[in-house]
Amino acid sequence: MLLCIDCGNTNTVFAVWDGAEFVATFRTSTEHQRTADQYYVWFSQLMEHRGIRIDIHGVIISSTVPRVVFNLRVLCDRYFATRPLVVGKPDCLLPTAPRVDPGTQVGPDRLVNSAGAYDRHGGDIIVVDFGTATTFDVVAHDGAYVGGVIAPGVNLSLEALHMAAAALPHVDVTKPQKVIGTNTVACMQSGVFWGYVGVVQSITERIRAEYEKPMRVVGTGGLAPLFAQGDVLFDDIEEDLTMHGLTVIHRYNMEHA
Ligand SMILES: Nc1ncnc2c1ncn2[C@@H]1O[C@H](COP(=O)(O)OP(=O)(O)O)[C@@H](O)[C@H]1O
Ligand SMILES: CC(C)(COP(=O)(O)O)[C@@H](O)C(=O)NCCC(=O)O
Ligand SMILES: [K+]
Repeated sequence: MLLCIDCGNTNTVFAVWDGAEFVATFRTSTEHQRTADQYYVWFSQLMEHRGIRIDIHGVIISSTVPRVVFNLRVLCDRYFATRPLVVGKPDCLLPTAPRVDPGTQVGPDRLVNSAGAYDRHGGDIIVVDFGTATTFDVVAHDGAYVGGVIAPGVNLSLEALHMAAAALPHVDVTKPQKVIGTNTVACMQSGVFWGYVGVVQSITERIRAEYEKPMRVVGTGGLAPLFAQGDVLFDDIEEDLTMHGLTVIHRYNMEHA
């Protein structure tokens, strides 16, 4: 079994594969204080609940939070007797090296999304990932990550409105019935929903103009289907793109190690 771990700034997702077959996925909040023992109690209980015997032989990790990697390494060593591949570390090979400014640290999630999108669609792609940040990753004809855009995340924007303005409540993101809100919550939801539809439209359009070649747009992250209700923003929506990218990079390393 292969365990793929995707740590974002908000959530950490574990996904288990048996060969090419998907077995299970579990989500928890990202907390750097969580110890290896805590991870294992959580993971093993959920696996037991599903009636799946734990038989992990390989682990690959992508983490946008560097501090959590230490305890995940301990988890792999102590409970799975395996050394994990950590995307972005020198000993983890990438199918195609990124082409960015020298010395730039690309978020590992963006490298993983690029590998996953290239494997499924070939190159010339924009991946839009609605995470803590909303990222746009440009994947060239040969699968290389060649740059992109980082915008504030949807929930971050809503949270910022609530934190900074005394009279604005916490609201959940949803598609409002009308653009013109007739109460505070509806006004905020309209601003965030239509604002982000506009962000995605405008940024993908400008990337396409600058790139000067036709490009597909793939949306990922839990909020992609919601925003797709606002307008035609994506050619494809693939919620499992990051996990697929992790399996692609793992396979590449097994074949080229
Ligand atoms: N299906 C969903 N519906 C509503 N909100 C979601 C959904 N999936 C994720 N979110 C929210 O989007 C934010 C980013 O989520 P996530 O993709 O887990 O971020 P990250 O990968 O940066 O940790 C979180 O605040 C989360 O609560
Ligand atoms: C932009 C990000 C914060 C997005 O992370 P996430 O929303 O998945 O937690 C992450 O990819 C990151 O820390 N990137 C480093 C800078 C870069 O990619 O250029
Ligand atoms: K992410």
